Amino acid sequence: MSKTPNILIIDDEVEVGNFLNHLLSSKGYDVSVGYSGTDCNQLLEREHYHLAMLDVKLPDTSGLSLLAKVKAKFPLCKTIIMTGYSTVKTAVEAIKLGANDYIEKPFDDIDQLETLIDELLDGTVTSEQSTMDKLAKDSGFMIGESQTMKQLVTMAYKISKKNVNVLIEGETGTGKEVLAHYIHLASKRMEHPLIGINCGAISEALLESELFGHEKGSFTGAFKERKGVFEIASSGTLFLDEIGEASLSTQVKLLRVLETGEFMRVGDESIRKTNTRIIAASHVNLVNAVQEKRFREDLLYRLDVVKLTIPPLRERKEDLPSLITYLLEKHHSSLHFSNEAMNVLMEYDWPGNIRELSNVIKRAVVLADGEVNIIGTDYLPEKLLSSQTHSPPEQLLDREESFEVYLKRWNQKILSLWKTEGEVDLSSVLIQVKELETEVGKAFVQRTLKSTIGDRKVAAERLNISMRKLRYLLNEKGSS
Ligand SMILES: Nc1ncnc2c1ncn2[C@@H]1O[C@H](COP(=O)(O)OP(=O)(O)OP(=O)(O)O)[C@@H](O)[C@H]1O
Repeated sequence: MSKTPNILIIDDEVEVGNFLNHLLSSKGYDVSVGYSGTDCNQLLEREHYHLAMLDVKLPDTSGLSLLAKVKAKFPLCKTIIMTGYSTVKTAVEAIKLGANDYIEKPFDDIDQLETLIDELLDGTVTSEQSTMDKLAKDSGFMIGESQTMKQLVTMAYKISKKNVNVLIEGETGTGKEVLAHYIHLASKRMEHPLIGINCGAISEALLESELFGHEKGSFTGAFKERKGVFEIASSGTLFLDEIGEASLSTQVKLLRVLETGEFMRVGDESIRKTNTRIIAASHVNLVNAVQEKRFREDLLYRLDVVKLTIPPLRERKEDLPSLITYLLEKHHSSLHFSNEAMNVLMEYDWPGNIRELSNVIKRAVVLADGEVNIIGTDYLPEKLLSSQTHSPPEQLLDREESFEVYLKRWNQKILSLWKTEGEVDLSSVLIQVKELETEVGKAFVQRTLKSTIGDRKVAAERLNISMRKLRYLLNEKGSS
């Protein structure tokens, strides 16, 4: 940049304006300071700015509306939103609206602030892109081609360095855990542990002991004292999977840690401190759970400072080809799919999302390896093919009907193999038997869920199985 960059600062706190003016002028930048929306409007008429630093909350307007004005007048102008703790959510919103970054006041790391400003003005954003790509590779997160995923990952990268909690929502198998791994690797906590806990998979008592630790003798089986993950991951990241399934009593304890950073081990009265960062995930919509009184509103407020929603695979089919290539490589295969097989993969709805895709690819690779170079439709599971055969009327078929079709076809296929006099590949038959088991389990669960209007607990009771088993049957865990 040949001309000295102009920086615009708008903040109603005079000291903030003075401080930044002093800091940035001494670095050789031209600085203009205003204290309100009116000042900002006037200054925007006078100069051409390269960087604008805008306070979120101003007496006569909001930083978000100033952001829109700055961007409309100077599309290339870089923008930083300045926020206090109570307005971090708005600052995150500003990033979604195109702000380059946000900083929290009071500024506790001036070096970092200077680096951010220098980098934005130098245009070193391209190196940021390559860092983002490298991190995605290292964490096993395939971004894909869709704009939604690109924006989601950019957002995840930007907030990874901040000390804010993150909530990741998305259907089962969409990659919430992999995204949490990505955020941890991109954060300043990467040298410290990332620990994951599934809040729905264990009993309330065990979950509390896992989270907070326990003292010797605090319950039957507590033979010695044990640290909980809030202690172990104190400098790292805690991934709380299926947070919506934590009991209301555990939610109260979690809220306390989030508000104060304090907790107590089970069976101990002494207060301990933690500095862990929480990334929570849920496949259910927590806003609905709050309305249904199953989830505390105040806890949700603390958790979703940044909310990242991963769209289901069926809504971003343009990502399928790169995901398929990635997963073939992951399963060490140099095979590829025939055009016909690709069409089937593209047509299918992927209710189990990337986990299901990964399983289908793994299965095809195992079956096709050593037999063919190009994977044809024969190596795809029946459910994908039957969903094709019946489309478009498939959309009209409800799940129960398609399950009956599936059963009939499965039966016919095995009977015809049985009647074959020639060689039979028994391993492949047995894989199909396993698949049948999965489909039968899933069909019963889905039918029951329909009658309980989605209430998993009641459905599990009616089927006489545990919640864990129910999730397993829905292919939500343990099958990848
Ligand atoms: N973007 C992605 N790139 C590569 N692999 C992915 C991606 N997303 C998901 N996967 C793979 O899909 C499987 C499921 O991912 P993950 O466990 O992160 O999903 P999830 O949303 O946390 O699921 P659940 O809600 O059931 O816990 C894993 O094997 C993971 O490696």
